[in-house]
Amino acid sequence: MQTIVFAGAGSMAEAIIQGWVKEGVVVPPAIHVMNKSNEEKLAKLANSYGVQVVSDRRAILTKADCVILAMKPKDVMAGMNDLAPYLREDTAVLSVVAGTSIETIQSVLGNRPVVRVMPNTSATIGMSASGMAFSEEVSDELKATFKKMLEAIGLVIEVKEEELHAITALSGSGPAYLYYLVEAFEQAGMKYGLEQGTIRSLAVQTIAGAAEMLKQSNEEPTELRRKVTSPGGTTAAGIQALENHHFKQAIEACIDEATKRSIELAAE
Ligand SMILES: NC(=O)C1=CN([C@@H]2O[C@H](COP(=O)(O)OP(=O)(O)OC[C@H]3O[C@@H](n4cnc5c(N)ncnc54)[C@H](O)[C@@H]3O)[C@@H](O)[C@H]2O)C=CC1
Ligand SMILES: O=C(O)[C@@H]1CCC=N1
Repeated sequence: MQTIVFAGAGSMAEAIIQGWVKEGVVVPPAIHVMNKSNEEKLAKLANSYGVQVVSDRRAILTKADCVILAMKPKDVMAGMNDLAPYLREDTAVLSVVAGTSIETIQSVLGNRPVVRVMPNTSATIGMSASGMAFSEEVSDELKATFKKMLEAIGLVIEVKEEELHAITALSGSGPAYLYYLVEAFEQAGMKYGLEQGTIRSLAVQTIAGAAEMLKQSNEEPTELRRKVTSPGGTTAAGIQALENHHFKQAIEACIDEATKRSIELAAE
């Protein structure tokens, strides 16, 4: 693609740009960024990655091959209304906005090719876990292009659009739950006199090691857990405490509430 315009250049846009530039999937001169406010952020993106700051919206938007919606859900309707007059019929839209449906996007921007993607902030280091869903206007060739662009920021799985609500809850928000887990490990470990830095290093390596075991061993999580759990040992005592505190129900409630919020955002 020759001309890609980010409408909204915040944390998610930066994570994607960083992944693309590092992997060489999209060259910096092809990437144009604009914001409602925050000129400073635009200058930072231009300095760090060599992307172009949009000064003449009409000139850039009328030649855009793809516009990326990367503003907050509350700003997306106004944002799309600003873009609508300038887009060509064949300009594709890629949206990372949580909740906003393909139908809503097409109701404002017309029946053009739309891909909805739910990445996560690990895109910054090429480790996103992203779900993506296409509108029927997206050709096989364009699908392949988008897939390649999204693989540059991590794993990508094509799903049905309605599944994106639960995916937003699981992997879109997912990094935050794991950071919260590390916060909880630190809080609990410090009670026993351990240094916060020591706990951080051990917790991070434990999570990374367990993730790699899940990837590399081909074993079920239940089996991997069994191998850690000696009868009458420490792990059994810890897992029992998690069960007593309804760990699985807490996780279920977390995913339920986040999914519900994604559905609400779609309706707002
Ligand atoms: N942060 C995350 O972990 C993830 C975020 N998302 C989605 O990505 C989207 C962006 O999130 P963040 O990057 O975290 O937000 P952010 O607040 O960092 O950036 C949004 C940017 O959009 C700009 N903006 C607002 N209205 C605009 C308009 N009309 N035209 C052009 N620019 C406009 C703002 O000035 C701001 O710089 C959200 O819709 C969110 O649902 C998706 C997956 C993960
Ligand atoms: O919290 C949010 O609404 C966004 C969507 C997924 C991650 N952050």
